Amino acid sequence: ERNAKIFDFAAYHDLDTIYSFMDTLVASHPNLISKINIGNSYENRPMYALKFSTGGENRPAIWIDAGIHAREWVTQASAVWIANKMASDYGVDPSVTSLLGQMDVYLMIVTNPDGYSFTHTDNRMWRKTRSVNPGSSCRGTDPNRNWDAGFGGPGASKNPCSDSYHGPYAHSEVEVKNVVDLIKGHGNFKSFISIHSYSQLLMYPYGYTCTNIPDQSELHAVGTAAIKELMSLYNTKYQVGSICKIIYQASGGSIDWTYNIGIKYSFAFELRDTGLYGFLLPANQIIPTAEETWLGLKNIMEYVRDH
Ligand SMILES: O=C(NO)N[C@H](Cc1ccccc1)C(=O)O
Ligand SMILES: [Zn+2]
Repeated sequence: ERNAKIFDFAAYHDLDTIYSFMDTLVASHPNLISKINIGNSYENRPMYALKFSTGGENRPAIWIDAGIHAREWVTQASAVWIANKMASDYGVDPSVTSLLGQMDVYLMIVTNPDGYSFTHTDNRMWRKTRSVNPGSSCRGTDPNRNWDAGFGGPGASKNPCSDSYHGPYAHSEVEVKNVVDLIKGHGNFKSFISIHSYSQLLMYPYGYTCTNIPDQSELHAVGTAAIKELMSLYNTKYQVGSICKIIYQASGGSIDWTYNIGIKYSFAFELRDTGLYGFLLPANQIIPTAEETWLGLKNIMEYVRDH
């Protein structure tokens, strides 16, 4: 409990510090939060998801992941703040209480632990996993090109030295496989939200093609309402659109796969900023970014709860 009081949310922390924060948070909210090891990374680091649940058996669930790309530090930092916020607001904020009374929320703060550790020890700009590519001196696969959705198509590289290398085959990366297996095993996820930085965008599928999804108008409306909430706090300007149309074609992305297996409310956030600092966003923007992102996330989760 004392640790929870002294954790500095306005700073970037290394993997061990984030993992001990998780233990402190779980210890402070034993009837709400559990820490689930969904499997280990390539370099054998545990991959932890925080499960927010008030009971039931396999309730409809919402998945939120951050840090699938290691260098996007404001996403892991925002997820830490959001975990604490959700825990503190349960039983206080009627909307959060109602949400967690009906649904489970799985929050994975560090989805690429090997990469995140590497950004602290060797290369701050590392993006990919740290798996060995046979026959190449270059390490890592882009975990956001490795999903079985348009895998290997345009918008991914077959060069292991590229930052968007798709990997030898779909779900080759254990970090991706661990999430895939949890989602498939659970079978009752209604929403899958992946948090990236930067560009200030809220996106829905597809990335692998610029063809509209069947639910395009609904997801566009949900996204538009969500960024309106997000923007209401600090007037941070966001745009809404499909990955392919709003930025570029990208194959093998996570939310394309989740949408295609039937998780309709699949979204990807791109947090602050628009390029001034980029991945090196100053720590004094962590809390404002997390606060505004929470408003957008909460709006999406309320919609999912009610539909
Ligand atoms: O990497 C980032 N932003 O950090 N986003 C881009 C675009 C993207 C986002 C979400 C899904 C698919 C594709 C990427 O190259 O993966
Ligand atoms: Zn990213």
